[in-house]
Amino acid sequence: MVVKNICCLGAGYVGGPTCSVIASKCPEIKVTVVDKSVTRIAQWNSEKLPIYEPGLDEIVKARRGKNLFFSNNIEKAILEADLIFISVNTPTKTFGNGKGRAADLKYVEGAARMIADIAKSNKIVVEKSTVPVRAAESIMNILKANNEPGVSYQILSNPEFLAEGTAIQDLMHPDRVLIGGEETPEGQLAIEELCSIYEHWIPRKSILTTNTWSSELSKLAANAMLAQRISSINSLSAVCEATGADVSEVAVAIGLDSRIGPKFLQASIGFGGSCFQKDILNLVYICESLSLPEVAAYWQQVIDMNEYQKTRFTAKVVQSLFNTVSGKNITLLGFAFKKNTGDTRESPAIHVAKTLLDEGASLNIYDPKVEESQILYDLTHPSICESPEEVKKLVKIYPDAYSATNGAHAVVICTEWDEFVTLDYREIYRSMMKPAYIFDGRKILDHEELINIGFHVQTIGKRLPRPLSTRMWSGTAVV
Ligand SMILES: NC(=O)C1=CN([C@@H]2O[C@H](COP(=O)(O)OP(=O)(O)OC[C@H]3O[C@@H](n4cnc5c(N)ncnc54)[C@H](O)[C@@H]3O)[C@@H](O)[C@H]2O)C=CC1
Ligand SMILES: O=C(O)[C@H]1O[C@H](OP(=O)(O)OP(=O)(O)OC[C@H]2O[C@@H](n3ccc(=O)[nH]c3=O)[C@H](O)[C@@H]2O)[C@H](O)[C@@H](O)[C@@H]1O
Repeated sequence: MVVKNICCLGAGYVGGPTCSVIASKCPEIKVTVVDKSVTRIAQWNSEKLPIYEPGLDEIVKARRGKNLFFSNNIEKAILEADLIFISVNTPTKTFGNGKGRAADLKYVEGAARMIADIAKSNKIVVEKSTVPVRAAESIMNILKANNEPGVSYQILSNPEFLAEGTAIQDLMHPDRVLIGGEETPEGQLAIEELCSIYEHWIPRKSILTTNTWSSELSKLAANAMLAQRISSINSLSAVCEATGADVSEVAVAIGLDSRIGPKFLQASIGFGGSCFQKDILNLVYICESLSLPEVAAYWQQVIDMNEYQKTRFTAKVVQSLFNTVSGKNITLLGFAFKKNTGDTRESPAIHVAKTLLDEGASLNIYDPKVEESQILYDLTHPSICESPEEVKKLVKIYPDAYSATNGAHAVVICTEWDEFVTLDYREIYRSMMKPAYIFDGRKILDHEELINIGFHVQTIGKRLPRPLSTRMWSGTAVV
């Protein structure tokens, strides 16, 4: 079979960009991205796409209506497809057995049941969603138990490694593409079919093929190890603050060791995003289910360290502001979980905002890409607050950094947006209450310059001197 028709179930952060790039690189293949959500599909078909991702608009505009389609007609897309990507969400379970840790596979199962109900011809079904090891077995069981006579399936695992904010770049030039499949002749044939799609733009040597379970586990392992690096450097940031070492200098020094490497050593307010925490919790749950408590505890520590970092940073904000923020105006610059995305899922900014609101602060918030409605939705969620009305009174969203900081007691940098680096901090200082504080949770600002302006500055993993005018003696005092 030569794949001519692809269907993708799930038009989210993975399904949308991945299929747009496939459509752009394989003009002879018809790619249809479907979703249950009518709103989401309408947004994909509009001028304003549902997600912000640099480079995405151009690709979608170039291919939409030619060989790239967004649709709610799931039945038609499944019937037509030779190959189906499952790119649905796999959130952490919020109920029952494994609550708070196991992956909730109801959407994956729902997708498998849809395929089984609708398909009338053979299909290659590709797990793109991040799933627990051996999920492909469950999908196959569902498909086999419900299939039309004569219809057969091959299940492949093809985890996605893109990061938000650089998704298009990551999809165009991936470090590797991973494809896992059955070690049978039919399984190997299906792997070859999927390889031939990626080979339109990715060299064969960058396409790695493995057995299904290795592929599924490698995705969880990659996210766990990336997050582990962040927790490791964040743990060291606490040691730096206690000793006078500078975590950025430590990161450079250790990153130059080619066995360690320089990436993912940026100490921060803590990692966020929809996947690191969920995938590690999933790994922890799998280990516990496999009676491997020591392994489970090892990975759990990556999450615990992240919680510690978020709490430690916010406690520092409150402590520095004379141990009370009640009635004070605090500005959060950035609300997305990282720059170049409008995604706020598990954003550390939510943790900061919640703690400050609990302490009685009023918040001014500005983010270049997060919609006001999203910020208010996140902060009034039942898991965050008991009184949405109270939150709405205490939180104001601003259209730019200058209006957001006007009259504030303190500024907290929650996201490392480039535009925050080049703001006129003299102007901001003039408009703020005094003493004026900046808490740089992303280590992006020129701290020396800010101190010279008059700010009290706190950051992660480095002690900073007080502004000159407040020093009792020269040089060494810390805020
Ligand atoms: N967000 C990211 O950067 C990455 C996510 N992943 C994984 O990819 C998967 C998808 O993640 P996102 O795209 O972020 O999720 P998302 O929540 O943005 O999108 C999932 C979409 O699937 C739709 N859906 C659910 N069941 C469906 C069904 N039966 N038929 C049609 N549509 C259905 C939902 O309506 C939703 O629009 C997850 O397993 C995630 O762990 C992997 C790599 C990167
Ligand atoms: O499975 C997924 O969803 C994806 O998860 C991450 O991608 P993403 O969460 O989009 O973004 P990252 O760049 O990994 O950043 C995650 C969080 O860690 C933080 N981070 C990252 C790097 C660093 O050095 N320090 C640090 O604090 C970021 O600010 C952000 O809050 C992985 O990088 C992707 O490979 C993976 O496909």
